[in-house]
Amino acid sequence: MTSCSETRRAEREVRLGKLIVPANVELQIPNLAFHHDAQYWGQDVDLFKPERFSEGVAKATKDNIVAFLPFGMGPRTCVGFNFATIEVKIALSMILQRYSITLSPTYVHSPFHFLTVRPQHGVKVILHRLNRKE
Ligand code: HEM
Repeated sequence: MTSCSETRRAEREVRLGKLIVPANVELQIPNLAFHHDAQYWGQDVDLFKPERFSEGVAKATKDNIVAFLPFGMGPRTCVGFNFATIEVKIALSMILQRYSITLSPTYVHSPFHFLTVRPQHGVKVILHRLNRKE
């Protein structure tokens, strides 16, 4: 279950910083918005820069644990977190052992928001088989 925001309902009146949230009020926590907040990520926030995470999430977020919540947080955090992360790592490492990847000249850069940020026309790539002994 991937989402662009988490929902939480206040069981009782709580104070959140300067805000008083009355009981039963539902809060939408827009992780897609703060994942794109230059205050946390810098002016190049909209660039695809996976190397931001090369030294781990804590370094990328300057130890701000709520700046990056792709799987939510707290008791209702995503139950598929470990499964999804390991699955992607295994799939990518299997592909990268066999192929190198370059972007197709027909790729059109057009990120758009639909639940998550995604490439509007897909990501067309060219796979180059690596010479390796099985
Ligand atoms: C990249 C993959 C995934 C992402 C980004 C993702 C993200 C999320 C997020 C943001 C939430 C809400 C957490 C919260 O409210 O704090 C959630 C909940 C949940 N996810 Fe995922 N998810 C992923 C994959 C999976 C997979 C593979 C499974 C099942 C095998 C799964 C099962 C669930 C379930 C059952 C919940 C509800 C947990 C609850 O309400 O207690 N998710 N996920």
